[in-house]
Amino acid sequence: MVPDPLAILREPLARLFAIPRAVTASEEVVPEVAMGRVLAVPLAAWHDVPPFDQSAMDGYALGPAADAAWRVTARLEAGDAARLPLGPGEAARIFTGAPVPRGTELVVQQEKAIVEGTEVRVATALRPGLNIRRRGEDVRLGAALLPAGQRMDARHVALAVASGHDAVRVVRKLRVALASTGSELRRAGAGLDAGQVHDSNGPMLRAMLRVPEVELVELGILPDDPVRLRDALQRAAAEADLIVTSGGVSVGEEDHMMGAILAAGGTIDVVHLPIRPGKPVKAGRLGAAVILALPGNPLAAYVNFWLVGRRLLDVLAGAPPQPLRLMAARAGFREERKAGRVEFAPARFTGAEFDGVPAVELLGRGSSARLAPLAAADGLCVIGPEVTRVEEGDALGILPFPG
Ligand SMILES: Nc1nc2c(c(=O)[nH]1)N[C@H]1C(S)=C(S)[C@@H](COP(=O)(O)OP(=O)(O)OC[C@H]3O[C@@H](n4cnc5c(N)ncnc54)[C@H](O)[C@@H]3O)O[C@H]1N2
Ligand code: MOO
Repeated sequence: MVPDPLAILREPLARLFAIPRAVTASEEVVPEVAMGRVLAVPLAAWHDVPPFDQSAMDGYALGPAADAAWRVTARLEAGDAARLPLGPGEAARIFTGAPVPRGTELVVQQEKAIVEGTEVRVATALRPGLNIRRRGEDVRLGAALLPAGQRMDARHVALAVASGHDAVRVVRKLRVALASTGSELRRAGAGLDAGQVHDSNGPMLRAMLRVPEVELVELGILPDDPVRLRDALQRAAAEADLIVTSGGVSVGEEDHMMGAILAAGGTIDVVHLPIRPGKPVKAGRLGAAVILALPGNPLAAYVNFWLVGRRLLDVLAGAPPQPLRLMAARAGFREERKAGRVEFAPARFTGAEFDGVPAVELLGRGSSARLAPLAAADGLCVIGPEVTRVEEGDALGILPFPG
């Protein structure tokens, strides 16, 4: 049994996820607009599902047996109302989803019915109740369907509508303020002077924040200027639930993020995480807002947002943080490593397998500044902090990218 490579993160992440106070304000939206949103109150069924006894097959609804055959006296399609009950020896031609008339003992599937003119017979005795979907057998009126804190997906939308809801109460959108910091940064497409780079973290994080529960507050690109940073953070804290920044969290004298958070009146509860890349990430509070200050190196910013930022959104909306589900993989490489931190390395499936478990290789070994290996990867390979040597075929975990 391989030790859980993420175990070392349990305590610091629990501390980090304890920072936010969950947003309680809520709004009503139509169920499909609730897709990706978090339920603010539990959802109970407004009516039975199905709402009536219905046929599960195209065939014949049979009334009580009179003799060996039944006489077809009615025809019922889905959407019809079943008005007349079936008496002894009577049958109804019926289609899937149509209501079964009162008096129906069972529905015989048409492939198993012997039909001559208006007469139906069956070859063998059939179980009473066969092929009848009973009213409420899926969901009973009043039954608890989904708890508060449930993130809605297409399945939950369908369940809400089928059980009678035309609106559901969800946590209001989270206001997330986003800033890239660095005097070297220029916006996408701008010409670059000496020493300048394009702000890729901003658009990357915006793309990661383009989710139904988020309303973005743009702070743009901020220079490495402690006073301007402080002022921008203070303004953002007045309107945002979460402030996400990248850059300026390292130890150089041009790294002003820590100082700016403190100068703005904030606290820093987490000053680093035992991860590689992304160790210098900071998390804390500024007024009523949570602040997540990501490192500037693009891979570090990506890993940290994926690991921490995404889950802070869950906690802020009152949902449990989505678990990190590691998929089993085997090393398709060998290397010596420095122990101490969990590594999240861009990795690709090689196509080979060990005992049916897919092998992976690492891409762009070690540089947290590189984007090309990240873009070419299938996921992030997770290597535990105790590992000093990886041999080919060793058991590893991989977090595959969505899609
Ligand atoms: N003396 C030390 N130097 C550094 C350490 C250290 O421990 N001691 N840690 C390194 C590590 S690890 C990281 S990660 C970075 C963290 O740095 P910062 O958060 O202060 O980031 P910056 O210095 O602002 O930028 C780092 C790098 O990333 C580029 N960058 C920044 N923002 C963006 C953006 N929005 N889009 C694209 N690229 C961006 C920036 O130009 C720098 O090249 O510190 C190391 N140094
Ligand atoms: O965050 Mo740095 O990228 O740990 O390497």
